[in-house]
Amino acid sequence: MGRLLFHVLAVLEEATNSDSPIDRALAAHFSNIKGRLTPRDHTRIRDMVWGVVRRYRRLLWWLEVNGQTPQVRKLLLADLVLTHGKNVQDITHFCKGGGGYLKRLTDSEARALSAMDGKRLADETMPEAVTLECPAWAEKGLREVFGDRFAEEVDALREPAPLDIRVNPFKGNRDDLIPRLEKAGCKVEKLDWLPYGLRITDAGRKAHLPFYERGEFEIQDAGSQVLATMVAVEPGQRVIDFCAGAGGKTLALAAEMDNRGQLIAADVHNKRLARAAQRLKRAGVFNAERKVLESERDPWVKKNKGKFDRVLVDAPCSGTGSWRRAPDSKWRRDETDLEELVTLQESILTSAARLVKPGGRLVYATCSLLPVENEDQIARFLRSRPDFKLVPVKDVWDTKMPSPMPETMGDMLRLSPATNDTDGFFAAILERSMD
Ligand SMILES: C[S@@+](CC[C@H](N)C(=O)[O-])C[C@H]1O[C@@H](n2cnc3c(N)ncnc32)[C@H](O)[C@@H]1O
Repeated sequence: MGRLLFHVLAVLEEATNSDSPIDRALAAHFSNIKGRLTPRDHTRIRDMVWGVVRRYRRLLWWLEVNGQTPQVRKLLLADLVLTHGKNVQDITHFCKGGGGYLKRLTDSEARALSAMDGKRLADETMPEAVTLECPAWAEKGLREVFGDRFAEEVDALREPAPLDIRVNPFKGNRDDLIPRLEKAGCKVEKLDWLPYGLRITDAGRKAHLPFYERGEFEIQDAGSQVLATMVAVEPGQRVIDFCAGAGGKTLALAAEMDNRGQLIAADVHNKRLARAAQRLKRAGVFNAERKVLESERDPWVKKNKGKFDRVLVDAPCSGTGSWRRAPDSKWRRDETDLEELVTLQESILTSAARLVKPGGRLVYATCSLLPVENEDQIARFLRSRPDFKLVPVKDVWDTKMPSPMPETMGDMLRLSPATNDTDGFFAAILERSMD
């Protein structure tokens, strides 16, 4: 274990110092040390790294109460005691110092680890948000939106996320795909409440899902599928996905347009759009084009004002709704990032609204659950643009979805793991008046 810990710490330090996602730091580390560890070692390192990330706030609390500075190394050592049941003797043995091992324990570290010995990770004197691994910057907003369901909702954001797919109607249909996936070794559940959704409850031992390369489906969370459906695009319309990224929603919009009309995938990030282009091609979409924007205020927006039937703004956000998939994102943000995101979202929404034609619709969406990024943005927008009105989400749900709308939903779309068994999403449908 001593040698593995050396790699675990290297990955955690690399992710912290470069402020990069854990997945990226793991991939870079394994690529650097190519061939020096077994696949089993990789798995153990990955599990230990993610363990520290998932238990980060509780581990930090233990360091604080024992007078330790919040260093990554100390978090890892605390995790060995509080989660893996190791004691100071074991850890002294792992921390031999020298090449390939962690540095020797200091006296202060040894004292703190002894004080944690035999304790449970979740101490009853911890604040609720610490027990729930909720970062300080998100606590106020999540309490505001969930009220007395705060603990249940935040707890569900810590569960592993399911693997959902959206069957591509250009290439097949889900009733045909289910038995073929089952025959290939997958366990599949039909998500009847969605038009094209399936949940893979067990992907078998395959590294890649069968039939994916043929474009028969896309991997897409159920919530993301609902959101795209709420844009309610029709064949023949002019549609722009203003923050298209790698095209997850663009693909879902394209399926509804049946290759008729014009679909633009726009973003400031050229590389992401290039990935979107590949995915659109594989899915058999040929009415879509790319537009790389300099910023949300690119002169192209002015030139195309009032031209689109549907404008989707899937805004950059804090990602609180996606914590199941990226728990490390909680610890890479702070209050200042949130404020900057809110300013950017407001600017994107204001600019993208110019593209909507009279009678057309603007759908503003995020994968966040925080009111500052969601309801507050919509309230501010509607104050500044009285020519837009909110369309209750039920009006669209009832015409587009094969299932009744959940009773928990208000006029705006709000989905969460605890309530809807999806990632967390928000969307508001805004319609521009005819004059
Ligand atoms: C939530 S992601 C979009 C995900 C994508 N719609 C999907 O379904 O896969 C937000 C996107 O907004 C883009 N973005 C950031 N700033 C932007 C801006 N000023 N104007 C337009 N897009 C922007 C980012 O590059 C990112 O791809």
